[in-house]
Amino acid sequence: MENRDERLIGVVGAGAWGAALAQCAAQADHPVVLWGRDPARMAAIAESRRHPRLEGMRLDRRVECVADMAALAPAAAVVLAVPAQTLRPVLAALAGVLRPDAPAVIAAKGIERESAMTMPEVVSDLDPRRPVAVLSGPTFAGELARGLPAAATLACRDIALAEELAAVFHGVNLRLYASDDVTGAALGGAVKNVLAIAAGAVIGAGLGSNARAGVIARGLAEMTRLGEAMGARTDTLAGLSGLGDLVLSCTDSQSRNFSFGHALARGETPDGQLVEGALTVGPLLARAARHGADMPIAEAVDAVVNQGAPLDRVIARLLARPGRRESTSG
Ligand SMILES: NC(=O)C1=CN([C@@H]2O[C@H](COP(=O)(O)OP(=O)(O)OC[C@H]3O[C@@H](n4cnc5c(N)ncnc54)[C@H](OP(=O)(O)O)[C@@H]3O)[C@@H](O)[C@H]2O)C=CC1
Ligand SMILES: O=C(CO)COP(=O)(O)O
Repeated sequence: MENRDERLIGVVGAGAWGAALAQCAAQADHPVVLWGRDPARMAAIAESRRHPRLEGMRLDRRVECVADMAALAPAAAVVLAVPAQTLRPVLAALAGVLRPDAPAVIAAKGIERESAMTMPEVVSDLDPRRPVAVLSGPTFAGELARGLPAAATLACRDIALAEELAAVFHGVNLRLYASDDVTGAALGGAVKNVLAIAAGAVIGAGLGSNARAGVIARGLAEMTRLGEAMGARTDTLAGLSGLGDLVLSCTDSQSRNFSFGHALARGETPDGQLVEGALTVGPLLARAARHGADMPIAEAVDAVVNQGAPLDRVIARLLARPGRRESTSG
């Protein structure tokens, strides 16, 4: 970062997204420490400069691969790129390791199961004084790692810090837009994963593109309803981290959430990859209930994923809902 002593960026979580973001920061000429929990795997990545989930990427020499958290201690900012449900224990394990002034840049998308907290709320709950930012948007790690162009949101309540952090990852193929709406940026990514499961199920069940477009538009209405109740801004939800990511994940089988919904609808066994939406839908609905926000598509996903309800019955129930005026509030 330009006006700090050190430019070192820490990345916690060496899966597809952590490694792709480490590469972006390195290409923007930052030294990077990429931490993963498995020493043998980190040694293999360090040696080969290849990541098993990012075909075609040669890891920049400025990325140091480590399995010892102590190496993150001098980092000026730390990206949290572990699965959402593991963010709290991983951050707790970093207590006393990270610089207290190092902003946490959250790259995970989800809502915590036990607490129904968003990711920034989890970080602030554990570490109230740490500056919190969210990096979120329509960004498949594989495409970014191949050098294809993408745009996303970097949100932090302190807009000057948001701009400073955006510059860390902003490079030849990643364009980041600064925002001060942390709640909106975090919520968009969490909700879109749930809606992508619905879109995948719609396509898997052969219900067609009209139905999927209906899921996207009415899903955005659900996201906006809850977002407004939580203090997010509508323009954030209509932007890259909301609508942008929703469209991406509902229309491309690269999305694990979409593929999971697709497999469910076809009676196939999902491939075992991380499906954040399946883990988030329960706490999302708990949070929506707390804010009085109606989310019928998310409820349908919960019924199929968590309660074993038959898809055709859930869809029939959705379609039989009484007619209403088109608005996000109803
Ligand atoms: N992939 C993408 O395109 C994007 C992903 N994201 C978000 O980023 C987050 C991570 O996803 P992604 O990188 O794709 O997932 P991956 O499955 O590729 O990687 C997850 C990584 O987290 C590690 N991990 C899991 N549990 C723990 C734990 N308790 N402690 C430490 N490390 C752990 C895994 O290690 P191990 O292999 O040892 O299990 C693995 O390296 C998700 O919230 C996702 O929604 C956001 C934008 C784009
Ligand atoms: O968040 C993502 C793209 O923006 C990745 O989506 P999936 O987790 O559904 O693969």
